[in-house]
Parts: sequence; structure tokens; C-alpha cells
Amino acid sequence: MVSLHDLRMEFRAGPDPVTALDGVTADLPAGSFTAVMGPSGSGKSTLLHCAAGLEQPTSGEVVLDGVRLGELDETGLTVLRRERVGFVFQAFNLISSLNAAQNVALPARLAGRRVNEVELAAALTRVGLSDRARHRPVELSGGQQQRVAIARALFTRPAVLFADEPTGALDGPTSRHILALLRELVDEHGQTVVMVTHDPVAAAIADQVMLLADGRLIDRLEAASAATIAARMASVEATC
Ligand SMILES: Nc1ncnc2c1ncn2[C@@H]1O[C@H](COP(=O)(O)OP(=O)(O)OP(=O)(O)O)[C@@H](O)[C@H]1O
Repeated sequence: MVSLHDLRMEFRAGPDPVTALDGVTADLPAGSFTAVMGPSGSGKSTLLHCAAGLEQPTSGEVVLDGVRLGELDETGLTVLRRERVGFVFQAFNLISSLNAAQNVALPARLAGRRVNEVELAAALTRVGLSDRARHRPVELSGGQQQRVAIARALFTRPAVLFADEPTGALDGPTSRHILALLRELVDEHGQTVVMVTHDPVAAAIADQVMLLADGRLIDRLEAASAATIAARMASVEATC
């Protein structure tokens, strides 16, 4: 379970502060799939970063897998991210000096767990990258790098997986395959998935859609179809 309580985030970049999150409160139940949507600049990435312990909110509280993030120091946050959290992000996803297989195995190695080579190979096969195991990130496309990160989540089974546009760089069939794998993490392994997406079709595989506008949570849709989500998004964008 991830609980967000009255999350507020202000950035002081220029003369005027920017309010990226304006009092967001939400529960993302354990073993559920949440899509985060909203217009550009509505606070989706900031929400994801705060919920994952990558950024500290200006105020408010995040409780992840029973741990209050505000009570952890930097070392505690690093350990929590390593042991309970998975990331499928466009940037800072993979270690550039490690090949795909080593990147998939890294969290398990850092946690001192024995690495099962058969399971490691199986995770790469599931994302269609069995022939890229020895390639380093620079030798992979953006979409393939995203898939390495998903293989890592299949292999290490973090309690919570945060994904930022995981299908943004993928073609239609690969995108559907990756979404099905994310759904499987939730349905078969009870992991919690939180995914930012602009794509109503991708969001439709989630259990709930959190809709942000101007840093506020303005709606929650449960088990909505892609058409319903697209229509709601269009109405939000028309008023922004
Ligand atoms: N480090 C920062 N410093 C200053 N302002 C920031 C910073 N990060 C984000 N913002 C601002 O906070 C607001 C929310 O940004 P955020 O990246 O969370 O939006 P988003 O919904 O993910 O957007 P997009 O869909 O375009 O990626 C924006 O107005 C953005 O300009």
C-alpha cells in the first residue's frame, strides 16, 4: 500500500514559486494497479518522485509498504528504494557500465541475495530481450532499456513498482505485451504498480486512474474503459 497524505510540493526556481502538488491525498492499495494521468505540467512526475522517495515533498506524508518516508534519512531511503521499490523510468533507469543481465540482477546482488541465473534469463526472455543480455544500455534502444527495467521488476519483485510512461517508446504490440506483464505483476504476484501515462489505452488496464490538474487530484476513475478515460481527459484538457 502507498498512502499519500496532503502532499504539497513547491519549487522555487524563478522569482515566483511553482506549486507542482497542491494537497494530494490518495490511497493506492497493495496489489493494485494505478494509472496517473493529467495534462502536461499537472504534477504527475513530481507525484511519482515523491511517492517513490526520490524527492522530498515540501509538506505532507508518504507511507510506502508501511514505512513513513519522512522519518527516513538518506541512507534509509536508499535501502528502502533498493529493497522494496522498482523503477521503470526514462532517465536514471540503468547503470551504464553494466550489461542488461547485470542491471536486472543488481538490486538482488546489492541486497546480498543469491542470483538464480535461470530465473534471470527467464525474466529477460519474458520481455523479449534474451539476445540482448550482454548489451550495455548505450547499445540498446530507449524501448529496450525500459524493458530491461521491467525485467528487473519481474526478477526482483519489489513491493511497489513506479513506471513513468513505460510504453511511451514502444510500438503497439510491444506496448501491449509490456502492459500485460505489468498487469501480471499485480494479479499473480500481488505487487503494487503506479504508472504515469498519457495513453488512455494503457491507463485502461489499471484498476484506478488518478487524474491530476494543476497539482490537484481532481478525479478518480475505477475500472474505466479507454473511451471513458479519453473523454474525461479531453474535458480536463479543454478547461486547462
Ligand atoms: N525541479 C523543478 N524546478 C522547478 N519547477 C519544477 C521542477 N520540476 C517540476 N517543476 C514544475 O512543476 C510542475 C509539475 O511538473 P511535473 O514534471 O510533475 O508535471 P507532469 O505532469 O509530469 O508533466 P509532463 O506530462 O509534461 O511530463 C510544472 O509546472 C513544472 O514546470
